[in-house]
Amino acid sequence: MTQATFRVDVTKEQFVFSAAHFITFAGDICERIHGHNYAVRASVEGPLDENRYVVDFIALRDAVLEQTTRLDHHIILPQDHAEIKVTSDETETTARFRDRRWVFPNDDCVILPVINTTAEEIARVIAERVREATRAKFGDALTWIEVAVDENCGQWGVCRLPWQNG
Ligand SMILES: Nc1nc2c(c(=O)[nH]1)N=C([C@H](O)[C@H](O)COP(=O)(O)OP(=O)(O)OP(=O)(O)O)CN2
Repeated sequence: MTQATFRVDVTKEQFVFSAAHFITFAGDICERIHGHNYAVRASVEGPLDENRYVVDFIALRDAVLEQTTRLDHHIILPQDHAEIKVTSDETETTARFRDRRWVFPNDDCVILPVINTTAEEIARVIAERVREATRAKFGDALTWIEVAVDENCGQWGVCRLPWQNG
């Protein structure tokens, strides 16, 4: 007999966040700063509970929304890039790449623990944070969480994490 599997997906218009970023690629090419209206989908898989839910849509939705709201209307900067160096003083955050420099008010910045602010890396951070925020509520029976981040109308970076061992 085939074993059924169950998954919950949430993707809401409210998850769209507008943020600026720049990445490096091909070794030493550093993009100009630019923005995206990022879209987000979050999924979790696991057995059905007593409600016949994998998890409550609403709880997952609210946990994702908390993360996307933090990113909305900010510049997203990488904490761990080898060449984009990000430093902050009391008021301003400076990003440097070779002979280029960008200076922002601290409140305008979100510095993420990523090497490059790609859709894949942003998806990973959201997935880790949603997993952490919901673990007590959702329990240990889930198998994985997946977050997908769309940079530009159909260009998705996707990260799937095991629910356990996170
Ligand atoms: N796998 C990935 N590939 C690319 C990523 C990424 O995060 N993951 N990111 C980029 C750049 O950020 C690039 O700026 C993508 O933006 P986009 O607006 O789609 O780039 P275009 O040059 O196509 O812009 P148009 O406005 O559509 O002309 C690249 N790859």
